[in-house]
Amino acid sequence: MTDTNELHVEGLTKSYGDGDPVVLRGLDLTVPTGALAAVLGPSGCGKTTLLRIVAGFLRADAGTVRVGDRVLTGPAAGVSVPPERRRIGIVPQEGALFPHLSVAHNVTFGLKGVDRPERRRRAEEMLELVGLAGYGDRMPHELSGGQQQRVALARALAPRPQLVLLDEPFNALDSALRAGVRADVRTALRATGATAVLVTHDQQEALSTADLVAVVRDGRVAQCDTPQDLYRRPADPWVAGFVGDAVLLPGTVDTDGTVRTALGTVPLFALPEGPRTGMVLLRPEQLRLTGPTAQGAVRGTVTDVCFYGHDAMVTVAVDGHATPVGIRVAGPLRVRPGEETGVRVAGEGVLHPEGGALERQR
Ligand SMILES: Nc1ncnc2c1ncn2[C@@H]1O[C@H](COP(=O)(O)OP(=O)(O)OP(=O)(O)O)[C@@H](O)[C@H]1O
Repeated sequence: MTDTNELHVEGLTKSYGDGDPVVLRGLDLTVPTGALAAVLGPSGCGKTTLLRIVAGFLRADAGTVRVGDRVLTGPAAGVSVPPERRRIGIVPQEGALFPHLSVAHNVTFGLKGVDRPERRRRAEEMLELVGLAGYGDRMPHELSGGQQQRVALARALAPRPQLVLLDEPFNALDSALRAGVRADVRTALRATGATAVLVTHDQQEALSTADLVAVVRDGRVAQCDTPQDLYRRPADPWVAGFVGDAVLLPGTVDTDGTVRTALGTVPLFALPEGPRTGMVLLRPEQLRLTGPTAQGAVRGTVTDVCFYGHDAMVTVAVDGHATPVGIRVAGPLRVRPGEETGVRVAGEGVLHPEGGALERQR
């Protein structure tokens, strides 16, 4: 026996009915004990279906769900632990607090066989954990949206679950509130040591909140990695574009291991095995604007400037490349549409070999 809260999902398959499309197609996912994994994917890719199967609300057609040593679903068709015995806490999209119960009673609602003093103690402990110490006697309608989501987390954590599932829990919050609630939720989860899975379609949320991000495409995990590795070394051009702005350029590898592109010669993060041509991925923050005739730069014309406050995206039509490239510029903007400019690459590119899009380069 090992005492872990590792979530292990293997070969999960699900279709909602005969003749319906297959939603999950042998999905594999492992989340180590205490880690927060974001499940990220486009609408309809199967995120909620995965969450509902792990929670026990929905039966899989095939596959296994295990937390630590406990098999919760499969592999034999008959194995399906009911939701209330899975030791899983759930934070839904909008808190779904019981409106007629105080905050403290909401928090302790799921505690079974626990006496009154212990319930009170646990409510205080959980509310302190989510930054709401002293709020136990309030009613849900006396709380802001962000506070309600914190109570929902406290309620999910109160029975000391092995695993916490968060289903787009920040959706209803306005953007000013989101970052703070996200950070507090992450801190509270870390303090308990529970393993957690956060379902989201928001790339920024996944990258900024999770220890691991699993990108789901067509019912499978296309890539599961740390946020940095996912962003810097995506498995294929689709993942690259899904998790951030991508500059993709056809390239040919030279004998010295660099790659020739429309933006000049670019060093590679890793040398590919197999094909010597493919698409080179760069991020807009790896490109620099220079004077039109600067050494080592290619010439282009600014076609658009989009100012975001903390930075700006400058779009440049580069000679010899059909699609304009995006360049992220921090600091004061000195260019306007129509102006001539130079573009230079800083840092390494990642080559996605032709025909081998899903191969990793490490
Ligand atoms: N109860 C159901 N009966 C039939 N089809 C369903 C049912 N629930 C979901 N689906 C279908 O399964 C697919 C995956 O749905 P799911 O809700 O898991 O996706 P999702 O990734 O969570 O999407 P979103 O980000 O939009 O919430 C969709 O095509 C959806 O229409």
